[in-house]
Amino acid sequence: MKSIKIGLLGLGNVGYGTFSVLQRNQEEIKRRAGRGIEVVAVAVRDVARAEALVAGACKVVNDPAVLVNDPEIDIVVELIGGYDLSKTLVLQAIANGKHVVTANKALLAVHGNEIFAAAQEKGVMVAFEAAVAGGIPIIKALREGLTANRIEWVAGIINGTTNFILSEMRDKGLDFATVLKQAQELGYAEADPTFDIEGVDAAHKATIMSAIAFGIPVQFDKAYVEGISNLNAIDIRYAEQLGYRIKLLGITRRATVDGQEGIELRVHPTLIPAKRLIANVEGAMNAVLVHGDAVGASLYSGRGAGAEPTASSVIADLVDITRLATADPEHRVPHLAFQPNAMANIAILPMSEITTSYYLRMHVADQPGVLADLTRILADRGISIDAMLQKEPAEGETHTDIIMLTHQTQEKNVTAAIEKMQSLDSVQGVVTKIRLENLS
Ligand SMILES: NC(=O)C1=CN([C@@H]2O[C@H](COP(=O)(O)OP(=O)(O)OC[C@H]3O[C@@H](n4cnc5c(N)ncnc54)[C@H](O)[C@@H]3O)[C@@H](O)[C@H]2O)C=CC1
Ligand SMILES: N[C@@H](CC=O)C(=O)O
Repeated sequence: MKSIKIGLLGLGNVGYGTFSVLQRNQEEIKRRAGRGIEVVAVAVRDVARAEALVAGACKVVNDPAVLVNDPEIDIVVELIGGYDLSKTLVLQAIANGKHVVTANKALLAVHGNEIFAAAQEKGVMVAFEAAVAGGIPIIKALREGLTANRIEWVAGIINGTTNFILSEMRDKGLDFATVLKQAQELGYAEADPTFDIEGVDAAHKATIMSAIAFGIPVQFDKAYVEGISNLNAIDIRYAEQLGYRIKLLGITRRATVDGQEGIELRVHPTLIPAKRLIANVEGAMNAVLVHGDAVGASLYSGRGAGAEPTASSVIADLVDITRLATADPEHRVPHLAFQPNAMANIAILPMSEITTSYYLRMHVADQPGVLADLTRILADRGISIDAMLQKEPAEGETHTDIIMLTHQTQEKNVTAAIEKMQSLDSVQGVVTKIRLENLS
């Protein structure tokens, strides 16, 4: 059977990783796919550099639209990134009846509903395993492996760059800027690394997982996004003393508030018990914990960023499409796991309505009655304390840190308690709040 023809848009970290692995493992891949998978052309900004990389194995062009409109190409692989050009190219490829593979989580989290609708209409596939958690087949697991379950929640370390930064800072005492530069050199970071650091990339991925887990449209605009740039080294140390690690987690969960079903969708630094497997996932590794009603908890971990781990997922999609290309569209797995006419309209909850536990750090005057005032403020709002750490004031200091871990409560209660605490004369500066998940 003649090989399936690929047009590769982008030959950067992931693009070149995909090209290399396809070449290196071509026989193994062909045995699985049933036909060869051949890159016939790549589109890049720097043609000379790409020509040196592909060494005559395929055509190199500067204009990606040429590939999207090339009748010889069966599958367009979008590895350029960004929202605008990539959206135009993907929609044009679909309109031309081509299948699409993309690693672009930003594109799908923001424009996924339109793209999947267009693909459904045209009867083509848009595959995106590489868009979430790099080399971990989490899309496959959620869409197919766990299909019997009513999924309750998904929580994951889904950004390799920030996990690498947090691990290196903690283990090697390196500063933020040095570690970020390393992550960029290793090909982990986004073109704009603020997407990594400020939690946007993780929120793109959490948005996609939320859609697949619960059968709802992608709704990135409703996600709560908080990165690691305001995380203080002292909180990482105090968390360790209390038996926790701090990770940037993407969380999406079913919840019921006042009898109404809702979905939590949030990314923020999170304390996790140090004894949990996921708390020990370090460096650019990712891990996703899924809780289904039948299976219970299952954990998926592996390399979440970098050229070849991501290429592994891109190629898995290419093999899937190659196998399914001749199947009737209704025999394929729906893009968002649920049939398009069975999608649910469950609201994403505002942060004030989410329920979790909290780490609170107060810098307070070392005087009688302060602790009583703080605990009363919490009790008045129905918040109970799970653990506490009180530090000795440093030599010559009049103030010291008190750290409290709360039991679960709604975010609005904690916000109100913090506002009251900060109005006390004995509390200096702002109260630090970090959310805590037991993940059990
Ligand atoms: N780097 C990683 O570890 C991962 C990246 N991704 C996603 O994969 C995609 C690609 O990421 P990287 O390979 O890291 O990016 P990159 O910056 O290394 O590569 C981008 C490629 O696109 C080409 N390109 C950009 N604009 C173009 C234009 N207007 N015309 C022609 N070519 C153009 C560039 O020449 C380059 O070859 C992004 O959507 C990213 O979010 C997903 C998972 C992991
Ligand atoms: N920048 C991303 C790349 C993979 O998605 C990350 O660091 O995880």
